[in-house]
Amino acid sequence: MKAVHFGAGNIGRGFIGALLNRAGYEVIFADVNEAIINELNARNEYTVTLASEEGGKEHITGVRGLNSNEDEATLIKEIATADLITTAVGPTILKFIAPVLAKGLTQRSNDAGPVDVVACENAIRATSTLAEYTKDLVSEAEWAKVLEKTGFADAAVDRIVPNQKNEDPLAVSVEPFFEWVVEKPSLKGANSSIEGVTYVDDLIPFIERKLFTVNTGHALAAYFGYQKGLTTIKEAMDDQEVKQKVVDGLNETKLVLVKEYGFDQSEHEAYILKIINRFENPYLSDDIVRVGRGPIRKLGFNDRLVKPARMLIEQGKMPTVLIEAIKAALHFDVADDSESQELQKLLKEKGEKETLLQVTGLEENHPLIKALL
Ligand SMILES: NC(=O)c1ccc[n+]([C@@H]2O[C@H](COP(=O)([O-])OP(=O)(O)OC[C@H]3O[C@@H](n4cnc5c(N)ncnc54)[C@H](O)[C@@H]3O)[C@@H](O)[C@H]2O)c1
Ligand SMILES: O=P(O)(O)OC[C@@H](O)[C@@H](O)[C@H](O)[C@H](O)CO
Repeated sequence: MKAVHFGAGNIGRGFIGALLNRAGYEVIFADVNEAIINELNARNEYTVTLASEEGGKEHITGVRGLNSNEDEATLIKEIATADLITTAVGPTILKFIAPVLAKGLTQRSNDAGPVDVVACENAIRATSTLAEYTKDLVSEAEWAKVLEKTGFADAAVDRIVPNQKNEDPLAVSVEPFFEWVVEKPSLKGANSSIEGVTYVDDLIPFIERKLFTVNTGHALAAYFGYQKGLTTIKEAMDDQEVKQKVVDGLNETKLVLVKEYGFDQSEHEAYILKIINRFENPYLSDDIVRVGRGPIRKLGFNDRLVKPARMLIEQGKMPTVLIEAIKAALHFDVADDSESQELQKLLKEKGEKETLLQVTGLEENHPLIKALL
């Protein structure tokens, strides 16, 4: 079994590539980062270290890399013969990988077996989004042929992998916890029994539970921590005011998740506690600037702050912490985060109201906009 994985970054090397390698797949990383690709091809291996008291290392061997900018022809051939294609590049990058994916999928020979595409991004139905981008690049007849043998399965992935500060550019330190949930009915290839993957019939409850608990909680810690001039998520969680806001905010999203999807309340409370513990992991140093990155994406209509706030309002309850967090996110101003710079420019040029309307996609008379203003 051969897997082509787009994105040899934190989650690509630290989770998806490592899990597939352990499950017996030949893993080929495709990335635009030349230094990482060269290093992968020079060594064909790297080490994953578990950030915990016990530590523990996993040696990933037999992997290789492809520069997706410079070696497109080879990448197309690998996609055309792959059994599984995964991504962990960021939701805003999916449109840039769609062209090579379209070429690879349309060049699969009639004898090639089925293949599955699984986007492992923090967004609701990211694989379906990638499928739409890909569909737009081919003819109707080509797309019908692609769909005969290609499964596009949505997924949720959970493992905290901070930006790496190791001397070894391939080494990656990860938290011990991991969860990869894949929507099984959409698979067409032989990828429905990968060890370590949880298969479900309907992904939506799982991706929303993950996004609106792990990622909402993370965003609260990051944006409130940033307001206080803190640097890491651990520092933010050590600040009792910030921690209390994270807890209160997750109690707001709990109301939404329990009502909408029927999760058991006490099981959900245990899930929240476990996540808070994960944020407090003393063996992990995760920068607030990483967790808060891309504030325009994070303020989107269906993302971790605005969607649960909207859903709570639909239940007749006004959120308080989520509203404070949306305001804090607006002022996340980090020099090397291009979205945060774009957001600050928007705020200066258009003011708070127009900026909020633009980035959240909410109507002017939405109660959330009124409350925010
Ligand atoms: N790090 C985490 O804790 C974590 C956990 C769960 C999910 N995720 C999700 O995984 C995705 C990746 O996050 P990350 O933390 O690994 O980011 P990252 O920046 O470490 O990795 C992204 C990689 O994608 C590569 N890339 C960018 N454009 C590309 C292109 N056109 N073609 C191929 N590769 C390209 C980058 O060079 C980089 O190596 C995001 O959607 C994120 O939300 C991250
Ligand atoms: O990757 P983002 O930018 O969507 O969100 C930042 C973090 O919350 C995220 O990467 C978490 O570490 C991860 O989702 C944990 O599973």
